[in-house]
Order: sequence, then C-alpha cells, then structure tokens
Amino acid sequence: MGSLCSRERRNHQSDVEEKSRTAKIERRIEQETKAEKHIQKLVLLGAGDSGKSTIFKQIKLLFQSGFDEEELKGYIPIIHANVFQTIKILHDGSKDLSQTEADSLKYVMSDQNKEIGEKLSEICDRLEYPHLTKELAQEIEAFWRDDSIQETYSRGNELQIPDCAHYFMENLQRLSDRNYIPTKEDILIARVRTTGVTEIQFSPIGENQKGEAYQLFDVGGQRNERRKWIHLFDGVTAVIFCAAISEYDQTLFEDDNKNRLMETKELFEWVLKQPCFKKTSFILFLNKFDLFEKKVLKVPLNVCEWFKDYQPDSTGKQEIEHAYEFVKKKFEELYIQSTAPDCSDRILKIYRTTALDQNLVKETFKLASDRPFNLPFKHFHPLIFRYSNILWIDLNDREWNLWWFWWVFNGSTCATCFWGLALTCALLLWFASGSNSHINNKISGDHIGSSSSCKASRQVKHVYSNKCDFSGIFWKSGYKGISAVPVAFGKISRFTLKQLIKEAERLQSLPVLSLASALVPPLTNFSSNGLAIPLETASLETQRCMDDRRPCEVETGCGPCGEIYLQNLDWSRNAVEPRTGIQFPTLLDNIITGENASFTPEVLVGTGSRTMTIIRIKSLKLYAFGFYVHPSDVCEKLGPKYACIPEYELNKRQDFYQDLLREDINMTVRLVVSCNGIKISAVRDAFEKSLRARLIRTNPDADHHCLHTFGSIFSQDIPLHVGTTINFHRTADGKLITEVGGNQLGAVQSKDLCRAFFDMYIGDVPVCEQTKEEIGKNVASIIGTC
Ligand SMILES: Nc1nc2c(ncn2[C@@H]2O[C@H](COP(=O)(O)OP(=O)(O)OP(=O)(O)O)[C@@H](O)[C@H]2O)c(=O)[nH]1
Ligand SMILES: [Mg+2]
Repeated sequence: MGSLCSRERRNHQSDVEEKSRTAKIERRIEQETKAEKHIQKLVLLGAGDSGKSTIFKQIKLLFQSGFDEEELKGYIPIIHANVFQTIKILHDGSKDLSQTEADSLKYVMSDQNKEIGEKLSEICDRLEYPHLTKELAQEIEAFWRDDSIQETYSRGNELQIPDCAHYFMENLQRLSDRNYIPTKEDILIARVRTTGVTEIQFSPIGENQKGEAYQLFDVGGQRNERRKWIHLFDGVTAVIFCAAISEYDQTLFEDDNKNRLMETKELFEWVLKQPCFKKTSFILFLNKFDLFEKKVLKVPLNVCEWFKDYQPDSTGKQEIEHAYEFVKKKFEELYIQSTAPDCSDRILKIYRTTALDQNLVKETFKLASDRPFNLPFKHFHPLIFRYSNILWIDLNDREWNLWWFWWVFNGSTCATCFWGLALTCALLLWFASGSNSHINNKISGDHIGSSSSCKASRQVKHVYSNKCDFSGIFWKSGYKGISAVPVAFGKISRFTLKQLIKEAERLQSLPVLSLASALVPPLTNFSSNGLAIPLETASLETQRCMDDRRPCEVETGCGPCGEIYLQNLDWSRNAVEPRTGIQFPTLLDNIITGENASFTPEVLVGTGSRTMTIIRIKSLKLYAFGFYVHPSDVCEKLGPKYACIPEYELNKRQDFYQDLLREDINMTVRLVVSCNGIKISAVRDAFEKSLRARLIRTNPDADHHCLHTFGSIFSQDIPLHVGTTINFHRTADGKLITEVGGNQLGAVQSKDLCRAFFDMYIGDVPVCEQTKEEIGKNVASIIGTC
C-alpha cells in the first residue's frame, strides 16, 4: 500500500515536472514565434533588367551602412566592363546597320574613328578587359561622339544596349582617373546580372515603426535564374514585383523574339497564381519611369502587343500621364484576372518608381512599410472590404496614400466623411455601370460569373472604368483596337539573325569549358547559404567571371519546354520541341543487337532544349532533347507501388523520381544538335564533368572506372552538325549505350553510371525543371493505364 502511495506520489511529481517542462517549451516557442513575426520576409521578383538589384542597393544605402571603400572599389572593374560592353555593342551594331539599312550612310564611321573603333573592338574581344586608362578613355570618347555611333545608340532598343551606357560614356574622364572611387550614383547605375539569391535585413525609418525588421531577398530575373525562386516562396510577407515599363519596345536579352513587357506580363501572372501567394500582398513597382516618360513621347505605347489598344490622347506631360495610367490599368486588370476568389485577402499596391532616385525610393519604402505589409486591408475598416481593390487602386498615387495613412492612423471624422462620400460615389457609379453591358464587356473581357468575392473584384473594374469614362480623362479613346505591328521588330530579327550566325562562327573559338558546361549542368556544388538552391552552370560561370573581375560572357539555361501530354500524342507523328522546332518521334524502336538481342519500343515522355546566352548577342540553341521510357518496364517496376496514388500527386513526389532512376527500366535520352560548331570533345567533357559529380553524390563508393570507359567512347573526332542525333540508352540490365548519328559508339556496363546519367534529367538538379515535371506527369499517366 505504502509503496503504491509513494509510486503515485512519484508519478504525480513527474507529471508536474513534465507539465512544467512542456509549459516552458511552449512559452519559448511562443516567444520565438513572436520574435520571428517581427521579421517580415520580402522578395524582389521581376524579369531581368527590371531594377530589382538597384532597389536592393538603395535599401542597402538607405537603411544599412551602405558600401565601404572596399566594396566601392570592387565596383571599378564592373563599371569599366560596362563601358567595354557598350563599345562592343555599338561598334558591331553600327557596322551591321551600315550594311543592312536603306539609309546606311548615317551608320558609317569617319575614317579616323573607324580605326579607333577597330582597335577598341579588338580590346573588347580579349579574355581580360584592360584597365580603363586616360588614353583609352580619350579614344572611347572620340568614338562615342562620332555621329554614326550616336545614330546607332538611338537604335538602342534593338541592340540590347544597357541602360547605364549613356551615363558611363558621359563620365569617361572621371572613370579613368587613377584615383577613381565609384560614387553612390555610379554603383546604382552599374549593371551586373544577378545570379543566385542575395539577402539583407533592414528596418525602415518610418514614423510608425514598432521595431519591425525586414528580410529582403534579391534574385536573378533572367529566365535561367527563375527556377531558383521557388525555394524562397514560403512564408513571404509581401512580394515586391519590379516591372520596367520603359521596356515596352525592347526585346528580351534571352529571347530575341519576345517583347520585354509581354514577358513581364506573363511572369507577373505566373507569380500571382502561385498557390503560396494566395494571401501574400503585392507591391508593384512600375519602374524606370524616368526612361518611360522620355520614350513615350517618341515611341507609341502600342508597339507592344499588350498595349495595342492604346491611343495617344494629347501631348507633353498630359500624354505621359495618359500613357502611364493606361499601363497601370493593364497591370491592375491582370491582377484582378489572376486573383482567384480564395485570394481576396491579399492586396496590391502600385508605385511609380525610378529606382535610381534615392529620395523617391526612400519615400516609397516608408509609405509601403508604414502599414504592415501582411495585414489585409479589410481589417482596417469593414466597409472597405468589398471595395478594397478599387480603393486601393485609386490610392496608388502618392497624395492618395498620404490621405489614406492619415485616415487609418488618425481615424478623423472628417476623413471618414470623405471616404464615406467616396464610397457612395463609387457605389452609384457601379450601379450605373451595371446596365451598361457594352462597356463592361469591353473592359472586363471574358470574366463572367464567379463566386462572391471574385465578383467584388469585377465590380471594382466596373466602377473603375466608369469612373474613367466619367472623368473623361483616361479611357475615352482607349479601346479602338488598332493592330500596330512594330516595324522595329522585323529589323531586330534580321539584325539578330546575322549576329547569331556570326556568333555561331565565333563559338568555335569560345573556351571549350564554357561550351561544355553549357551542354549540361555540371552539378559541382550546392549553395552554402542554407537555401538549398542549386548553383547551376550559369551561376558558377558568373561567379568565376566575377572573381576574375570580368563580367560574364556566357550564360546557359534550358528553354521553356514544350508540354507533351501522352493522351494527346498522335503516335503516327512526331512531336515538336517548340523552342528549337526539332521533331522527335513519339515512339522509339530500340533494337539491341548482339548476344542479348531485344526489341524495346519506348515512348516519348518529355522534351526540352538547352541554350547558351552570349552577352552581346542572343541565345544560341545548343540542342533539343527527348526523354523516352519503356512503358511495360514502368508498369512492372513502378505500378505496384504507385498505381493507387493519384497522377496529379505522383509527379510531385521525389521518391517517385528516385524510383524511376533506381529501377531497371529501359530509357533513352535523345539529343539533337541544333547549332554547328559543337565538338564531340565538348560533349564528352560536359558529360564527364556532370557525371562525376552525380556519381559521387548518388553513390560515393561507385567505381569511377566506368567514367573513364565512358570518356574513351568519344575518342573519334565525329562531326556534329545541326540535326545530328546522339542517343544515350539505358538497358534494364544496367548498360549505357551511346549512339551518334545512328552508329553505336560503345556501351558501358554500370548501373551507377546509368543512374548518374539519367539523374541529369530527372534528378534533384535537372537540366530543365519543367521537362522533369513533364516527364513525371507522363510517367504517372502511364502508371495510370497499367
Ligand atoms: N534610368 C533608370 N535606370 C534604371 C532604373 N532602375 C534600374 N535601372 C538600371 O537598369 C539596369 C538593370 O537594373 P538591375 O537592378 O541590375 O536589374 P535586375 O532586375 O536586378 O536584373 P537581373 O539581376 O538580371 O534580374 C541597371 O543598369 C540599373 O542602373 C530606373 O528606374 N531608371
Ligand atoms: Mg539583379
């Protein structure tokens, strides 16, 4: 009895201790969560060149200690490189225009400057740019002032001339000074393409700050950088999306056929539709307004497909405002269209920005962060909820913002009356607009029928459009539907085509390593910053260039892969890889001859392409690839485990891809070369490098001898012309067979090598993320039919 009592007492005591321990832990977790809540995560997103890093630098200058002398000096080679890059583009551009244009004479340099131009061009072609000396600066200045170069510069939108060009060309004497230290302005204007992710923490100096700290992430915006974004999307308080609105007449650096604003539109839409951003607020910076206001009076807005229904309204300042409002409205519409009913909690704030203008950025950040980014607008006033979007949209002008802050924070009766009146007007206009279906249809497009909160968004549009009609300022002539095909685009294509041909020739002389690593990502490293973002080739390349104090020349990436859906495939026809236009048979008849002769027809489950971007010119399509699997093997090896899992879930599971790699499934990767000049040794180098890293990762004990055998297969110097096919086939018994142009080069018996090889396409760091996903979807649908 006594022992029972003492046991109960002991139990009771340990219960108490346990409870107290649990309470302590819970308290600590609560405290830590509270502390964490104060750090709000902001991510800067947007296409390349949109100004993200400039904003990032501004934040560093404004809310951190800025740049120390070491960092300032670190910018000298970057700035000098910007000068040399500009010269090269101008030199080649003027040469080309002087040969192709009807008014070619105006692009012909004076004899004296022609000589200087040739000399400078040769310097720019060197692997290392020289230091910008006074003598060089003088020659560059003479070259820059040549009328033909000024004419070429005026065609900047076709030539990918960086925005910093004019500023640096006008400051050559200062930049070449022996004791030159870059100024704040120089650093803001300098252009370096971002690769990977950079992060800072800051606290803005707003009047209403309660110790909020922000963590700001800057990412690379060019296409091959975007697959790294996804790693940042968790727990984001607000997305700051930069759109360079001055770029409406420019084509993408990565793709000569794509208008920059169209790319931005698609990118913004994609970001808005990310499921993890359902409740995330958006701050949209309509950036490069300084360039926009100059350009819009010379180049009509409707050269851009997205703005083709734009009609200029007046002249001067009024026209600038008219054009800006039009662009802003397009973004607002896109936001509304891309905001699903269950996203009604989030808000959009739009700012007109010039990222180079420090005061403006400071004010913008103060305004944007004075109200916590993540607090939905509806929490401030119940009446506003239903109309939050319209009020918000109309509040984007800076005076309106001030009004709004004044009202929110002071809660003055007068302000409430003001908003009451505004709301009443809005309501009246909205009801009035309900009967005007003609206008509604024009403005709201296809969007008909929705759930309640979604309706609220659409109602917003009615109010908005009618407000505009009512005011008679904005939209009275905005929807006449002119189709303005930009004349400039034809010229761009012709020009770039020539450049590409030249570049392809030049490619022969590019360092083999650059080309080799462009062929497949080598997977030599993972980032160490804890973000687990793979550093792909481009990053490594850039990093190396930066270390060499030389700006990047070569960047690689995978193209937007075409989507092949098994159900839609016509088996009697070929499938086309959209970026390169290369065709792939939907069925591959692998006839293995010899001792273990077999016939293993495989089906196409994914395609993609690999490109290489060269700084001065455009993207060079290296090869397209098709991925094939043997369907019966898939059913046999994966069916039992995965048949009961829905198809849409399957392709998101990493173990599914790992099993696909591990199991003895016949599969093939077919590469089709799409540019001349690739050497077989480059292919070998690329694969060897990537395979070595992958072998180590997948099985550290793997016998590396197989790599040597694999490399020796490529000993003959086989020409690789456009259209040459290279097949890598894995047999179920673990053999990797290589064929070039239909001839078998050799086979290596190694399951590890096979696995490492296909890891390049469906492993953790694939050649192309979208293709991997497409392969996953199609293999899942094969399993669905087993
Ligand atoms: N005139 C002008 N130039 C700007 C503005 N914002 C950025 N720039 C310039 O545009 C160029 C590109 O800006 P970045 O900030 O590097 O662009 P990014 O979005 O970081 O580009 P990626 O790193 O490739 O994604 C730089 O030379 C900037 O100085 C602006 O508002 N006005
Ligand atoms: Mg950047």
